[in-house]
Amino acid sequence: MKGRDFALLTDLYELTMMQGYYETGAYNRKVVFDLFYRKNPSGNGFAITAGLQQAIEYLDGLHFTEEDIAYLESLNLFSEDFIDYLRSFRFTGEVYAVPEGTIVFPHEPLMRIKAPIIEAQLIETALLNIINHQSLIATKASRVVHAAQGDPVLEFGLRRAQGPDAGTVGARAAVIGGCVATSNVLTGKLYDVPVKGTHAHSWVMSFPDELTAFRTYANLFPDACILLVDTYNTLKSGVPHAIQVFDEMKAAGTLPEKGYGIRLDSGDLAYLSKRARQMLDEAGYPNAVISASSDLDENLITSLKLQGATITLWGVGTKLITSDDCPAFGGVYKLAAEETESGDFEPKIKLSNNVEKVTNPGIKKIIRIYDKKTGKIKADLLALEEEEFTEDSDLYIYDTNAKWKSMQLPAGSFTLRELLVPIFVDGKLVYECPKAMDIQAYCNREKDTLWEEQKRLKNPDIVPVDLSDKLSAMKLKLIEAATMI
Ligand SMILES: Nc1ncnc2c1ncn2[C@@H]1O[C@H](COP(=O)(O)OP(=O)(O)OP(=O)(O)O)[C@@H](O)[C@H]1O
Ligand SMILES: O=P(O)(O)OC[C@H]1O[C@H](OP(=O)(O)OP(=O)(O)O)[C@H](O)[C@@H]1O
Ligand SMILES: O=C(O)c1cccnc1
Repeated sequence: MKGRDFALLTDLYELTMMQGYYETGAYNRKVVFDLFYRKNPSGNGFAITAGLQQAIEYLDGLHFTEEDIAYLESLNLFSEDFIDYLRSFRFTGEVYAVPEGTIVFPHEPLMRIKAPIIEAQLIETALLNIINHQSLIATKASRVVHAAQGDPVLEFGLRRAQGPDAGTVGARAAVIGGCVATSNVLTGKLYDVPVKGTHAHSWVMSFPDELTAFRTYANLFPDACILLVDTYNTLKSGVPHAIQVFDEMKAAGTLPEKGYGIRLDSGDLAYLSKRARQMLDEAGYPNAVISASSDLDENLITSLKLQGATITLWGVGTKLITSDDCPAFGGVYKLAAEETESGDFEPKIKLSNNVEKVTNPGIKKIIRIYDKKTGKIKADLLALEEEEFTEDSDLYIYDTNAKWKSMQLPAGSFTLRELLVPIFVDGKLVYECPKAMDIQAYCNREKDTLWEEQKRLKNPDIVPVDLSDKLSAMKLKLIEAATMI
């Protein structure tokens, strides 16, 4: 996003609405929009937020270039006055957001924007585009990493990603979600994340024989020598040739303690890995890594683990970078409050026949409640910004979807944390983005705040997200008022 002119990265209707606000004179009226999602992707019990850095880069210095203006003029849709207004457009609003790498749940505002309506409207599409994509991939990566049960997972998806941007920031999101490295060198450079890789079948095929190919590779890269053993016949030639090369490296004193091994890329990965393990162990290479790739995802990794596969390094491409089973995150951007003549904010609600789609009104915050003893999340509380909660009084939590499921938390048994932090104040950036690897470390700590039952890949236990009594009452009142119209 940095240095890119993205003012036109928006839907046309945002601009026509902006002109409408401009022409009707109400364009400077402040509003509050929430960016939230409704359903966890892939049947997960939570999502991981990602993309805030790119969202910040987009907002910071957002402006229309002369070429943008000329293009908009050429559409013959916009008035001269409005076009003139766009020439000096800047984002002047306030943004609160949940830091990247945080565990979040449906209906929680991941970003809260308070700005003149004309500004807040323009940025809807780009913010959703950025946050939806990266949160989707970070969440998918966390599922894959979870299935790998502590084995490292490498992100290999660039060639199958939906374009260069999705491959590049997608790999960043995958690292946030837990991948230890990526094969995408541009991601490595831009976001300072480790880059790793092996070699392709073409390397083997470009030599007269497999052994020469392996030997040459080992001479070039003795410290990262992972040999792809399935070009011709995994067990009959690939693994024996790899062992022969490891023998030669050992004799020459170039075999490292660790970090060498093989990659399987086809066939029955469970069977082949077990046989390869046996062959490598018998040859005296218990440290040799067995890595695998080949259309892997969290389900296949789980299955291979169950089958006793001896793979300990996983290369995951297509299904991770495209979030194959769930192609969209479904985040939305909805008006939650509007400034009145007196300068107060009036809550707004959107009704729907679908209960899930009724929005939460007002300027809200998210309070995360942790069990003091275990450090695990007890529940999240959506409350109004002005509400105060303390760790020194008892807290009552009701599951919004099942009021009879209540929890009484005695004072002193829990700790509280507000998830939304200030990002922009009066259009000024007040937040420093952590580096991707620091976000990954934070995300790993976030995962420790969930119980195993909440992290399982199918039918996970769901952390309750409650609305404060005040917010609940406000919502009910607005629903009643709206249904009288
Ligand atoms: N033990 C296993 N259990 C379940 N699925 C497996 C197992 N081993 C491999 N698979 C998966 O089966 C699918 C097909 O594998 P197969 O070897 O036939 O094709 P391939 O890996 O694409 O081979 P090639 O690259 O030669 O076309 C892949 O998605 C692979 O991950
Ligand atoms: O399977 P993925 O999870 O997408 O992982 C990346 C794949 O990319 C490479 O294959 P390549 O593009 O050469 O084609 P292949 O699928 O025929 O092996 C690599 O050998 C993996 O198989
Ligand atoms: O380095 C690798 O092994 C690699 C990189 C991208 C895709 N498949 C494999």
